[in-house]
Amino acid sequence: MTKKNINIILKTENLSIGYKTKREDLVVASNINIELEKGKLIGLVGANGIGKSTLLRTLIKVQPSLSGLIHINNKDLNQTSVQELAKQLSIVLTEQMTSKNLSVYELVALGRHPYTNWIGNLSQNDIEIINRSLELVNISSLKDKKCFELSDGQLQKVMIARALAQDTDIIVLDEPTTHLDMYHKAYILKLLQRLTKETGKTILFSSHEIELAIQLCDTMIVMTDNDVICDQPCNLISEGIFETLFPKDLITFDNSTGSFRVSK
Ligand SMILES: Nc1ncnc2c1ncn2[C@@H]1O[C@H](COP(=O)(O)OP(=O)(O)OP(=O)(O)O)[C@@H](O)[C@H]1O
Repeated sequence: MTKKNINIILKTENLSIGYKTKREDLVVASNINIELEKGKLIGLVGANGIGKSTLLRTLIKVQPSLSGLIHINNKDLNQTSVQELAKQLSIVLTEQMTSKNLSVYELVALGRHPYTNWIGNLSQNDIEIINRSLELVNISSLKDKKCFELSDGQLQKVMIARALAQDTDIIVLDEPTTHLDMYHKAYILKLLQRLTKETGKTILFSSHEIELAIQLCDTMIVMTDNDVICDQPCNLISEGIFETLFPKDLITFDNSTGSFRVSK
């Protein structure tokens, strides 16, 4: 009998992801079996075009899987309504800014949408959650600014606060460090790490910042040409997984430092 881990919040079984065309299925990755634990920071990495966004979009039910199962909180995703899912999972996409004319407070308040009535009236409880979300991300002082007045780094924090206000067990972010400088990439990932610890939420993000993810994540999902592997960064290093990520003619992975080196 297999051991059942009650801390598993998201699990896939023989998941196959990709795109259906009229003629055939374009399979991006198959046989994906991952288990994500509650309260962990999980980084999804892999080369350009390997299928990170496709996997994230499938996990958040924005696109259908080709086959296999996804369970969130032990419930089949196919049996979960969009309204139900919005209370379990929030999403931060890179290019999702609809209206930069909103103030920071108004944008974060949109996170309460799954809980408010059809006019969007905020209760005292909603207001407290919004203020707490602003505080957690250290942007209370920005709350009256318009979003078009913000830098990319500030805007990313606002989007994270909006996801926190949605008050879900899981937050999924697609490339949250895009457009940020080295300092702010580290800042945002460190912020995500702190949030998992302070809120107990599970945070899953995709990124090209493999070295930062190795240092900060509890778990990593690595997509290679042949496999999708989910494990602790130290185990992935000792199994030599990062060496298989890119062609070796240009860059190699140094196990001792956990970093990539360019061949000279
Ligand atoms: N709408 C689509 N229809 C058909 N194929 C697609 C579609 N979107 C992406 N693909 C293909 O699926 C594969 C995986 O793409 P995906 O965007 O998931 O990769 P990625 O790892 O997120 O890439 P990157 O790191 O460059 O953002 C690629 O071969 C891509 O061409």
